[in-house]
Amino acid sequence: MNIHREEDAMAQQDRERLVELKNVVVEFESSGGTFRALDEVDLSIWRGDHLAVVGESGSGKTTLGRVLVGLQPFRGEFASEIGGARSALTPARTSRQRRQRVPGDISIQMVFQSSESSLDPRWTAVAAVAEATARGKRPSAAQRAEAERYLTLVGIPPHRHRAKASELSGGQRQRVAIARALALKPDLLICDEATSALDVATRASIITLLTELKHDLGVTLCVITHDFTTARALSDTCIVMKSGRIVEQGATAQIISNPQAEYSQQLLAAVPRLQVTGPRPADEPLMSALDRTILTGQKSD
Ligand SMILES: Nc1ncnc2c1ncn2[C@@H]1O[C@H](COP(=O)(O)OP(=O)(O)OP(=O)(O)O)[C@@H](O)[C@H]1O
Repeated sequence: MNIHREEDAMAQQDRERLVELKNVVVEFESSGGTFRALDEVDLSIWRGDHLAVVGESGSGKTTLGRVLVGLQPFRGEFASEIGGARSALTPARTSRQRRQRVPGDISIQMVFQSSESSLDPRWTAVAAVAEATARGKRPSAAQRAEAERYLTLVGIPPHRHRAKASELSGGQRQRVAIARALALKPDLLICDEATSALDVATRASIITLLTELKHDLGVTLCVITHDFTTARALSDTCIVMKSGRIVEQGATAQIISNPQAEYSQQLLAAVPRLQVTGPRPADEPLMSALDRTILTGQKSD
């Protein structure tokens, strides 16, 4: 654990440590006994970080995201720091408090894999975004206008702002979910497999959008993903999780080029396209070509 840390420590000087987890444990009870989904996780996220959480299915990535956003009870320490004021985020403090924009308190938003569950299909795109800032009240004209600005920012054209969520494509719904999260001006935006349910072209366009947002808006981003392709495209730093534990962390490019933990090596070995450097063979599936484009910066033909 904690490999490639020295240069990270240098880069973190003078930045705000938004969240700090120490010894965080999540356990689930089942008929077979107690299952530990997070096992003594230590993690800091600094303002401006673009962090990826990578691991196989079941490694605890979503559970970690749910702890961060306040949806998952846990044991251990979780502190946030805003404007120099440090406060403990106990499991008892409501997720609503953390997910809303309360002055002086940290705001953490999460975009999930499927926008089906987070967007009411009967709402229009603009209502879905304005509702987030209106906190249950009727949105004001100013809140609706701001919602429209966020929708335009994420690439929803004005003529679609009044379309119902059920009338939008999967990619457009994910854009609305991202606009809704951004409208609350979060200190930290978590995207949990936000592109995995999308087709290859839409997935690439959402990755491009997130890349632009992290640069243009200076969003602190935590991307939860099972694949290094997305991690490489969206993150500078990376943690690799296995069985609820962090087995490696450091600069994403360094982990991809020189993984230290055996598990990271296995994960990367399962991605043969990482080694591909030449032009796409005619029979290579488009998905591999896209992944190669993102990983190597080469244009697909
Ligand atoms: N509410 C729950 N009750 C019991 N077990 C759970 C619960 N939530 C998660 N788990 C278990 O905890 C482990 C970690 O789950 P988690 O969803 O965090 O993994 P993940 O890495 O995000 O996987 P995936 O990529 O498939 O979503 C899994 O074995 C999962 O079955």
